[in-house]
Amino acid sequence: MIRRIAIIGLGTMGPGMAARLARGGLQVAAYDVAPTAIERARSMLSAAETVLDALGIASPSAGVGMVRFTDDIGDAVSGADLVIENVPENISVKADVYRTIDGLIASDTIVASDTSGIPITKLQAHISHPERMVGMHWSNPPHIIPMIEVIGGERTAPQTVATIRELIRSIGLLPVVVKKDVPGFVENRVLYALLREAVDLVERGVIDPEDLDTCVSWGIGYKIAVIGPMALLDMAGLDIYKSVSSFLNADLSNRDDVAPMVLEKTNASKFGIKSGEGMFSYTPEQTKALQGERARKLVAVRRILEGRG
Ligand SMILES: NC(=O)C1=CN([C@@H]2O[C@H](COP(=O)(O)OP(=O)(O)OC[C@H]3O[C@@H](n4cnc5c(N)ncnc54)[C@H](O)[C@@H]3O)[C@@H](O)[C@H]2O)C=CC1
Ligand SMILES: Cc1ncc(C(=O)O)c(C(=O)O)c1O
Repeated sequence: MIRRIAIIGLGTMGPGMAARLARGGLQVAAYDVAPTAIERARSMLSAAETVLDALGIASPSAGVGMVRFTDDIGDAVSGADLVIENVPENISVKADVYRTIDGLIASDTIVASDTSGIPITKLQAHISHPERMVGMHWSNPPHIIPMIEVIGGERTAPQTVATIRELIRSIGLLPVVVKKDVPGFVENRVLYALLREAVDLVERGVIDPEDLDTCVSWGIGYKIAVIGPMALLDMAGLDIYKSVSSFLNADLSNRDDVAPMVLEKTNASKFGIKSGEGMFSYTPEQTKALQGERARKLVAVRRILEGRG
């Protein structure tokens, strides 16, 4: 039974995850190596709590479901039934965390990684109880998106996968078990196929970035929340898919490196919202307004999709 959770890494993903788990009645200890990240996480936690209120996900009764911040990793993981590693997408940074916590956690503590797509089999080589390591891939923003992928590596015990799937289900979220430990799992394989084509179309001047977003959001995006890709094939007709894919697949981007447009921007430290410029530009005021507006719209859409509109 999982009651106490430690979250290691409080950047983009950690605070929303902590807020949502606490609303599920869990005791959460939240740690980051950077004091500034802990400070920022406090206000991100409170913003996430406001959104959870709007989603109608109530606080549990007093005394359960709390988030406690700490700047001591030993304190964070002490007594934890589950540790969720949430540090940057880099095997050596993640391996350092596993080595640090290895001697601090009980042999039956489950260690989950929120990796976007590093195979769990690679990560579990760095921990002394690999049968207790599992992928728990949340989607951004983690307090709003209900689906979480659960991935076992070659050495993960089936019971570890089952425990995490049950935990997710028990707090009202939607676990999806990925049956093979492929890079990117499922969500990011699909997303990155879309992003590769989108970046390629903008880079080749086929469309402007704003129009690309209008096309995808109001075309594919709007309907795909209601009709998933497999159901969409049946709606369009497999005969149509056969005809179009017979000439189109060969023309789609198949580049296997990072697109020059993305390299140019990242080399100039243009990372997007977090640096104020990426594909678009953002002032701090615009960022705040955008985040509020996006949360409001995602909450409204989720309520409708769940039949609670
Ligand atoms: N950003 C996104 O949309 C998503 C990211 N992920 C994955 O989640 C993980 C975390 O991603 P983000 O939150 O975006 O990263 P981030 O870069 O925003 O935050 C990472 C945090 O980890 C901290 N950190 C670094 N080394 C640490 C250590 N040794 N001990 C404790 N804290 C440490 C940093 O100070 C930072 O606050 C990555 O594996 C990423 O691929 C998963 C889903 C979505
Ligand atoms: C661009 C991008 N990359 C990775 C992820 C992830 O799920 O790991 C996301 C996301 O939205 O969650 C993403 O947008």
